[in-house]
Amino acid sequence: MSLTVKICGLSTPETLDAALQAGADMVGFVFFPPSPRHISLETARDLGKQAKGRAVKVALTVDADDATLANIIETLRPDILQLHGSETVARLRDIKQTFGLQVMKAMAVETTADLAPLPGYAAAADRILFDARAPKGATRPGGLGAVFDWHVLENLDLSLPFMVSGGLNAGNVAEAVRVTRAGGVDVSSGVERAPGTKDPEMIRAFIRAARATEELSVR
Ligand SMILES: O=C(O)c1ccccc1NCC(=O)[C@H](O)[C@H](O)COP(=O)(O)O
Repeated sequence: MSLTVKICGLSTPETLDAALQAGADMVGFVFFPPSPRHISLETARDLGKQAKGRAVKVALTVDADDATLANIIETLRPDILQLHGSETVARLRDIKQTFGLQVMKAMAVETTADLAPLPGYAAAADRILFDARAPKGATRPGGLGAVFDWHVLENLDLSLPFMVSGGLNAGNVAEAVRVTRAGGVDVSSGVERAPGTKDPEMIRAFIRAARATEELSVR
């Protein structure tokens, strides 16, 4: 079974090219001003054209309003909206209906109690992304390179695709897939030299390591 590999937080033509050349299935772009990976709409337009038809484009937002989403959609032309804030199930449905795009809901995970809202989100989203819960006081809800206990996802019975993220890198991605049996993996910090600065060789190494796990994945 093939594993979906997403490289998130791309912000330059060179690193986007490295991800595309290495065979990333999804490329993610961050629209959250406090993030070191935040891109302007002008950059989004260029990177969106570069990625068109070569990988699934994912726009990451945090509790964005409709006007912000409309601008991002108009410029980047994403295939999927990744909702990484505290969007409710009702807001997910509203976004899907308004914009007609697939929605991936990120859920912050630390313990099994964090899975309580999963049935509601699973009924409304097209895909779930399980990410590490950000520590209190963090400047952003993700992209911190923090790992969560993957065993929380063991034996998960979900009828829609899910991905795992949070502190993944070329050295631990195989174990994350083995434990969670996720159908996809998502990385940002683990392919960076410094926050917001992607490294083409780390991108290639991550994708190679993820591809080597493909027989382990089930969803
Ligand atoms: O990347 C950010 O700065 C960011 C900002 C706000 C919300 C989410 C953010 N990142 C999430 C991701 O990039 C990925 O979906 C994933 O969580 C991977 O993060 P990392 O632990 O850095 O590999």
